Amino acid sequence: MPSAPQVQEPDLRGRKVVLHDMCLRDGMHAKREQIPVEQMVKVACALDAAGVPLIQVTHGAGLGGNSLQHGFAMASNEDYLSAVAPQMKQAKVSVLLIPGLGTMRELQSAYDCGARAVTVATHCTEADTSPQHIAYARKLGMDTMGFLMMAHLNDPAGIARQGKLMEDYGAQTVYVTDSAGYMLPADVRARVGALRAVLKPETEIGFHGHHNLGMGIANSIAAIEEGASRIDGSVAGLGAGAGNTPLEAFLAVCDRMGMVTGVDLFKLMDVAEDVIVPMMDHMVRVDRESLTLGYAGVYSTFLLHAKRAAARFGVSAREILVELGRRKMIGGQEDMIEDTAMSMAKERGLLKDVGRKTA
Ligand SMILES: C[C@H](O)CC(=O)C(=O)O
Ligand SMILES: [Mn+2]
Repeated sequence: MPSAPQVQEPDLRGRKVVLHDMCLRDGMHAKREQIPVEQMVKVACALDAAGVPLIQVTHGAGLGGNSLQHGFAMASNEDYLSAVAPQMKQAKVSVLLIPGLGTMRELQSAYDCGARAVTVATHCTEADTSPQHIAYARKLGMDTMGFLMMAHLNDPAGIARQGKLMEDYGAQTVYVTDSAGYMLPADVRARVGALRAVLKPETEIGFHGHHNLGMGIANSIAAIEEGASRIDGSVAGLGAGAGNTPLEAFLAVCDRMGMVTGVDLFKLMDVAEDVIVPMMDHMVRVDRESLTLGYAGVYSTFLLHAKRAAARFGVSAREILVELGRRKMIGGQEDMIEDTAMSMAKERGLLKDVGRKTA
């Protein structure tokens, strides 16, 4: 009898992977920016003690994020950073900066408060908004990461061109960012592979996943197979939508596959269970709405905005999200969520008096 074909598992033994935790930045979205300074310090110290090498600490929308559009955190970015950074024994603290929202002055100030790494984030077709911020970060000597958000909205060749621009500006790592948790492993492979083919060998590639389709871990492994060496995730998945790639589960997979992270699995499991889960306002998981984000390709940060708009206008969050996906709304268009919900309610005759009220 012919024997079953042998499937060759990719051998990632010995591969070094840098884990970058997002609980205290992407997790801010899930907490509506309401994490007290003391809790930030507690979480960061626990991650540091577990050996996580890179920990992001910022408002969910990054430097300059405190605003009506993105919500106000309980403390300024400077207060968070200057409380956390001096407590770190081995971890480096990173910040997020979206050019246009965050300024170079804010980057300097984050550096002065102890941040030593920065993720400079642009929409996946707008890398050309980032040269000054990337150059400034390099001048400060920061570990500088370019981050192409909503990467499913650009094809692999486009991502490669955009990533190359970020590398030319000085980025030392370029990320494929699955902001919507929409990608499947083949999508990730194609984009990371296209980047690897054009970037210098010394430029690292990162992958930032959202777990909306439950693909965070599989997608991160696909990214590593294609040459990524930095993986974002958050312990217990605390992040926007269904959360980021759950870091402790991802670490268990890395350990099983023989990859080298320097992070202690059992300690990280304990951080998830004893520190992060108790601080969640809602269970961050794949549910009807977060799954819709992944299915329809919607920016994960829109989840809580859509839920609020649903309560206000009487249209379900799922329908609002599907419509936002159809309109290809991107980060920065948060004000359009209410607008979309209102038009949908109006079309359905749920808002008969809107014209009179606004006249
Ligand atoms: C500002 C966003 O939350 C950045 C991010 O984490 C993503 O696009 O995903
Ligand atoms: Mn994210």
